[in-house]
Amino acid sequence: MTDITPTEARQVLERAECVHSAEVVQDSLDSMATAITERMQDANPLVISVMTGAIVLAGQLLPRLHFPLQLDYVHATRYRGRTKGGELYWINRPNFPLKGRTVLILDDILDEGLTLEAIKDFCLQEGAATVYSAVLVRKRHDRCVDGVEADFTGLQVEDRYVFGCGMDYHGYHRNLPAIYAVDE
Ligand SMILES: O=P(O)(O)OC[C@H]1O[C@H](OP(=O)(O)OP(=O)(O)O)[C@H](O)[C@@H]1O
Ligand code: HPA
Repeated sequence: MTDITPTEARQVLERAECVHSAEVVQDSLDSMATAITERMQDANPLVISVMTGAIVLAGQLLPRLHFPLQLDYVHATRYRGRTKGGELYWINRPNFPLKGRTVLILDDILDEGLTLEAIKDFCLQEGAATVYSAVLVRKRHDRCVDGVEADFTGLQVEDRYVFGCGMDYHGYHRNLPAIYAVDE
């Protein structure tokens, strides 16, 4: 999982570009919360956080949602601490029954879309009535799976590897409050 040292992690951060400050991230969370509330406040949603990356989004977005909801998580990864994605590897599926539920999937980033597509398909197969998704970051490029889009998006980033706010660089830097980009 982690194949770089803490010193290398610091060096990567030193040469990275901050593409969205902590203040901008916080403002985007406020806007997402407003949009989600307008759409979902009467839907009794089951929120499903996609671990590990969504942990920061979930922790910062959910306290901004002032309506009844329930929280669950899935653990699925296709980057596995690397900067190139592969097959989706499921570690944990949801604990709540999904039949008839309105689901809101939370993830840190929508990049090539395979993760969101697979988790959304899984929820529908399990009988979810409606599946919404919210991502903190949408990466702009033309490699995304056709038809995959988040219903709620916080921020856009260019086609560069990004980290911070839940997103990792070789397992590091999920804890940074701003979003950084590196060219590789
Ligand atoms: O749109 P995609 O190209 O499928 O990529 C997006 C997914 O990649 C990251 O997860 P990752 O597999 O790195 O696991 P992590 O959540 O543990 O970081 C991120 O958290 C998303 O779930
Ligand atoms: N950064 C971190 N995690 C990711 C990315 C990224 O750019 N793309 C998909 N998962």
